[in-house]
Amino acid sequence: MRRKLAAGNWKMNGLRADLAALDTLAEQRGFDVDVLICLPATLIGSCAGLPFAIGGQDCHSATHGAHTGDISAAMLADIGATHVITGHSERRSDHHETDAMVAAKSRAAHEAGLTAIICIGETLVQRADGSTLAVIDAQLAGSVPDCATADNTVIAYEPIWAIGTGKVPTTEQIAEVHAHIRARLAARFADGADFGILYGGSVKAENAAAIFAVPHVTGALVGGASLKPADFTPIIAALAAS
Ligand SMILES: O=C(CO)COP(=O)(O)O
Repeated sequence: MRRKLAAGNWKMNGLRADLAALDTLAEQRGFDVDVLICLPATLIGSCAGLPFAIGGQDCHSATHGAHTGDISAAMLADIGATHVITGHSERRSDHHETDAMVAAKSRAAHEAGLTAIICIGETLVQRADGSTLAVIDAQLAGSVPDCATADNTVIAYEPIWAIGTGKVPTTEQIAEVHAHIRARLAARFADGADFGILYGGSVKAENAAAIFAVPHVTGALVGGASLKPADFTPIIAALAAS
């Protein structure tokens, strides 16, 4: 099993002045889990020397070229990132990213030496009509490239209806999806039993311990609660204690 991973996703938040929060987070560390902060690309280069990993939030599928405004995986690696989020639901919806595009971005991440955190998850409508596991199957099949291994890929299950809403699935619902993802990975990849599988969506200090007790949950991808050390540190501590 991979080491546990507490990953923060700052989304489109943070100016250089806000990096002081990372120094505070660093002071409070000492937990035996991996900590990763996925920052806006503008801030990644300013984070050398901090005692945790830094990641991007997206990359282009091409290595270089005429793609105004985009960033390649190699560029992220060049400024010190070790991870990149691919297929976040906000990019799937805001930028019409398809599973095939997510797979191509994840492959580009691997080729640049980055770990891809590939996001999947159902909408509330899909949850309500009983198609959650079918959606997960389609996203896993379409978004996770064949070159994925437990060393270069982490799956993040983020139910879209739980992101930024304060609504969290029951632990039974998380358990069902995580066990399903584990089984699908084990069937497809030689080291599928070893992939990290994160949960994301309204993770807070108050619910973290219950979520981390769910089988096959190896960590969290945390949005809003990763912005302040006072909110993120207890989540890291809960993961370390799980
Ligand atoms: O989208 C998320 C992380 O990628 C989750 O965001 P929140 O933790 O703010 O719900």
